[in-house]
Amino acid sequence: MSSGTDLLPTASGTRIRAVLAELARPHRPIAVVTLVVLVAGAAVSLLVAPLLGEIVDRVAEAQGADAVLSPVLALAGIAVAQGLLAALGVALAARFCETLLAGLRERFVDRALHLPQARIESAGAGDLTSRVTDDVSVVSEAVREAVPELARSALMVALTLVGLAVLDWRFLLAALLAAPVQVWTAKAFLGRSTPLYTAQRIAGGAQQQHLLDTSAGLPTVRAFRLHERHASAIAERAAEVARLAVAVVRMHTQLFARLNLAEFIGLAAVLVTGFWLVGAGATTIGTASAAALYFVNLFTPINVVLFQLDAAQTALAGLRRLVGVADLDRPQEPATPATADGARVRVRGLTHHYVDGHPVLSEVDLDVAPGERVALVGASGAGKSTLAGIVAGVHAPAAGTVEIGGARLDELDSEGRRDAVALVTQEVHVFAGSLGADLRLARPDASDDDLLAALDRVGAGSWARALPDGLDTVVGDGGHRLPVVAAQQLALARVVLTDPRVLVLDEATAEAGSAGARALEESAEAALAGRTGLVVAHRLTQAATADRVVVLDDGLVVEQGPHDELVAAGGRYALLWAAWTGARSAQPSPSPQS
Ligand SMILES: Nc1ncnc2c1ncn2[C@@H]1O[C@H](COP(=O)(O)OP(=O)(O)OP(=O)(O)O)[C@@H](O)[C@H]1O
Repeated sequence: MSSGTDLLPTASGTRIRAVLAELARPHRPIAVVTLVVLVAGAAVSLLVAPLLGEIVDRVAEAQGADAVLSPVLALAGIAVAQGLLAALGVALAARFCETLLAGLRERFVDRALHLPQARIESAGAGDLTSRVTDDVSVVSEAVREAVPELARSALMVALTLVGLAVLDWRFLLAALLAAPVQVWTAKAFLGRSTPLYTAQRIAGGAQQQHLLDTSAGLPTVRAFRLHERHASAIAERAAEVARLAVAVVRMHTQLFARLNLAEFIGLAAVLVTGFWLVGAGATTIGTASAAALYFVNLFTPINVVLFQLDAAQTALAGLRRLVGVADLDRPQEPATPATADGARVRVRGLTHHYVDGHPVLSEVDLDVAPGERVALVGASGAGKSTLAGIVAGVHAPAAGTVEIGGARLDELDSEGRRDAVALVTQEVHVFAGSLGADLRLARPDASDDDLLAALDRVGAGSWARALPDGLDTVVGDGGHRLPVVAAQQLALARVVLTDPRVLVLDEATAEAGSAGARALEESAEAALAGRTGLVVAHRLTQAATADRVVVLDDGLVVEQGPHDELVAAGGRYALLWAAWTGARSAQPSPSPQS
């Protein structure tokens, strides 16, 4: 099994930019419109300060009330325009980002589905799952809120600085005196906030888990008089949660104190510059007021940038992990794919290991004639499932070849492979949706009659017709729950619809009770009819009815031949058969390997 240390890749900043640029290319028009609206919104809001300055000048020059009417009306118009443009800009930015994210998710799923199973296992399935769940939700949240706000506020800051420079370059210089304190504040905050928030989340989760454990295990706690130990463990965790909450509040207080200091320095510098310039006759009181207002207007967007940078930083970590997978190369289809002709299976020199130095299959050769039914038997861990998975193309072998109909499996394209071989294991999945849609995954153009015929063939027609809405009945998660036997029959009906030449069954009948197992054996027989079959036989009745039995032991083929011959030969298979039949007479449905 996996050690979980060989995690899936994470992307560098350059790759993230490249992948996002590629995904954004088809949506360039909406990106341009978004940028124009955001810039227009920010630019319109910049008109407020000079207009207020104008009012100040007119009042200072003691012009009448009529003189200020036009700037006041203009201010009202600007307020409306600014509100509309800001709302439209943020909505457009969110839509653009959502489109990008949807593209990224599609690409991620595509690459994840093409990852070799061994690669997923070596990373640990949790790595992929957490990327699809946690990372996607963190990035989606940022895309919905942080990114549009961040873009708008960053634009506001940039344009306001330009506005200050347009009023007088000395105002800009004065305002920039606040920058070092702001940069220092941002660095200190971003360095501390992410680890602190993470620790807070972990501590909260641990506290909740402990509370749940204690309440679920209350009888045990009482029985062993563990009250005090549990209470003190909960108190410890609660204290940790409280300590972290205080630390977060302290961090925020410090942040605001430093930001206030920066605001004080900047505003003081702009006002002093204003006094000096007005005194020197270089500017008017109105312009100096506009400069001060510009600077005050910077407070909010700078705070937004700081807070959203924090969210954006967390989202970036998620994005690295999403793009890491989305940026993987898609397995290439062979340039000139081989064509399988017939249903003969030929395995040569097959060697496989999951962990270096621990071979699971060693130099296995196997021939299965077209239409022949071969049962794979052997003790637990002998390598049966591994061999079945490799013949079905699920695992790539470390060495050796598998040919179907004279074509090497790795030289067939995906369609060729689908026509050549299918695998049904006990872990069948009923996809959420209608029964018909679930079956059409195997053959999208199948008519309802085709679907019913496939279900009839595997003995599932009667229950399928009895469903409340027949083929339209919603099955899977949240729908009509299918029992194990029905779910397996559904998988076998999909095989009938795909119609591969070779069918590999791995424990397809092992999970059902004995009556269910018999029904499934019949379904499996029906699905196997007319195909070459390789069946991992946990129930040796399946081996007894096969054309040939292949016995695996520790990754080696140690015996093969028809059931009767092997039983008569008194070798390895005869022992397994004796154990199976002996155990069956003692117990109704044992496993032969147990
Ligand atoms: N994904 C994996 N990672 C690491 N080792 C594995 C993996 N799958 C199987 N193995 C190991 O490979 C060996 C062969 O396993 P395999 O499942 O092929 O045997 P099997 O004959 O089908 O056994 P069973 O009847 O118990 O299913 C076993 O030792 C097993 O522990």
